[in-house]
Amino acid sequence: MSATQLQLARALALPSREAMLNREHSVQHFWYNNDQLLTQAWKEWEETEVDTTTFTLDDSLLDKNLREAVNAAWQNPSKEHLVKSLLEEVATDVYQFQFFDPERLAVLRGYLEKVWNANIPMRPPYGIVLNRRGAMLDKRSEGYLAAPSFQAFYNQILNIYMRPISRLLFPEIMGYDTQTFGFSIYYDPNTDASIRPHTDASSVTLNINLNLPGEEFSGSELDFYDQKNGKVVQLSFKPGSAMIHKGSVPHAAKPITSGDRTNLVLWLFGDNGRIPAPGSKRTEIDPIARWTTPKTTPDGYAPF
Ligand SMILES: O=C(O)CCC(=O)C(=O)O
Ligand SMILES: [Fe+2]
Repeated sequence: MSATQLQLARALALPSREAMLNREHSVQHFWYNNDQLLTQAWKEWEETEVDTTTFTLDDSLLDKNLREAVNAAWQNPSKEHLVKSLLEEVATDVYQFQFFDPERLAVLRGYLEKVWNANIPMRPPYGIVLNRRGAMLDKRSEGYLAAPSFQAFYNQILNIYMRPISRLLFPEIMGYDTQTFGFSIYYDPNTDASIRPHTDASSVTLNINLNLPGEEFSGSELDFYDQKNGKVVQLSFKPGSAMIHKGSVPHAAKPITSGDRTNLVLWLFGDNGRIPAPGSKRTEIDPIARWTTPKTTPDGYAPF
């Protein structure tokens, strides 16, 4: 009997962490050459090892107020103020809001726990540092988490929630929001603890916390450097809470000193990685144009 794609994927020898940190060519080749195999393996894994009736990933996991306001705006864009009223501006071009229902987050975390334990090679994000327990989430990234129910959920979050919210807050990103990118990150004091100050190569970044109620941590605040007044605003995540910001706002994650923190980080940018020019004018756009999904096809460009 021939081996299944899932068995073959599980038998692959993952490149060493050192090779990944050194960005060796062999590492790129590994993910590129095995992209198809890994995609098939995730499909097979979900079909054979996940009871998708107990892990239904859909917008019932989201905060009810957010879900209702966003659905109302899709029905009738003149109701988009209902969405805006849920978003709190905490620094220039930085907003905070409740994304997931903390009580429902266990469904997603249970699913991700199975993902980590699936024993299928996963490509860790290497944006600024190599994050050990993270995963690449977008189809453009070889070695991404290709499990179909996760992919449907990921695309729903980006297309139904993130893009119109981004356009509502930052209208100048319209057109620089056709392409998607995403990864998960995990911090604990002993492995990956912090990220130094940087900007993202995105038009907009949505950063959502996945900690469950009671999964406490200390430290791990995000510092945002307000360009307008020179002040640093320090923010902390609560279970299921999110921050959305222009990619151009400098930020850093302070060291985590106890507990752990799991987040989803989602990016929008234009075709071939284009982002708005610095200081581009915030022109108003028609709400009807805002609540749409671009017809462009995904390009293959990946920032890392
Ligand atoms: O620690 C975080 O939640 C933010 C991470 C971040 O800024 C990044 O991955 O670019
Ligand atoms: Fe960042």
